Amino acid sequence: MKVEEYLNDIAEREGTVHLTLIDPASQPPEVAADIAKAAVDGGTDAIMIGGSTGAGGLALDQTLLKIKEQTNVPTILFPGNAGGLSIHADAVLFMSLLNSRDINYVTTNQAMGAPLVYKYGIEPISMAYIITEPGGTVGWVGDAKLIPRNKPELAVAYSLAGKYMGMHYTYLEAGSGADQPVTPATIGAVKHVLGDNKLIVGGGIRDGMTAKICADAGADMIVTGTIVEETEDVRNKIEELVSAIKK
Ligand SMILES: CC(C)=CCC/C(C)=C/CC/C(C)=C/CC/C(C)=C/COP(=O)(O)OP(=O)(O)O
Ligand SMILES: O=P(O)(O)OC[C@@H](O)CO
Ligand SMILES: [Mg+2]
Repeated sequence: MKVEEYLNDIAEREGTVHLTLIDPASQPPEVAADIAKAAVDGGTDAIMIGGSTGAGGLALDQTLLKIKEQTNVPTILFPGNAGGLSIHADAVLFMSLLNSRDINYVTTNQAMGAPLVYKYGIEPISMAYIITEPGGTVGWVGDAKLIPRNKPELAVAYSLAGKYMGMHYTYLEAGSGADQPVTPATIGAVKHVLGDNKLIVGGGIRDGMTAKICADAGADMIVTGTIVEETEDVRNKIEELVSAIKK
């Protein structure tokens, strides 16, 4: 089964998908694999691998290989640029940062990376990537014209544009480690216009209650990264997040 179908199927059957983001620059491959295994034991549905700085090359390949030794869920690349691709991944969120001022993040990294995606046989999942305040590192690196937290209509405008350009997924990002996630009003307004297109929400989600608020507002998939890096008991934290968002 394709990864996109696998995710969509879980969203339909269980209400919400949980994705664990691992930054290959944050720990050695063996530690990343231990985190991934604990996350899978806790009920996460797939592992995303990426980071906005220093997340390519050998460390990326080795992190993927170790994760695949320890787990059996799909591995999905979340690349900060064309260097964030690896032959060892199952799929890639093939995204355009729609509200970037920098053409490199709108189409150039995509063009530089596309021949590798083709050659390696990685499944591309087309995605509109939209960054809201506060935006964090990724907002700075991607030179995003951040959507104000209290302007859902701007997030709606970009999301609709992505949908009309044929993108299957939309990712509303507040930035890794954000003090607060995307607002429920923005999530709800975007999901309303997306209809059946899947909505991913991430950035600043650290507990079950917050994850549930995002899921209830309309998120089909919830991403958590920082909290997984920070917590002592990964399995227990993932169980908390997963049980809060699944029906
Ligand atoms: C499709 C291809 C080949 C490339 C896409 C290139 C684009 C559009 C990138 C968007 C901008 C960007 C830098 C995205 C990175 C997303 C990501 C992996 C975020 C993870 O969190 P971090 O921002 O790395 O958090 P820290 O840096 O704080 O750890
Ligand atoms: O690290 P956190 O805050 O969980 O954010 C995850 C993801 O949205 C970052 O791209
Ligand atoms: Mg990171």
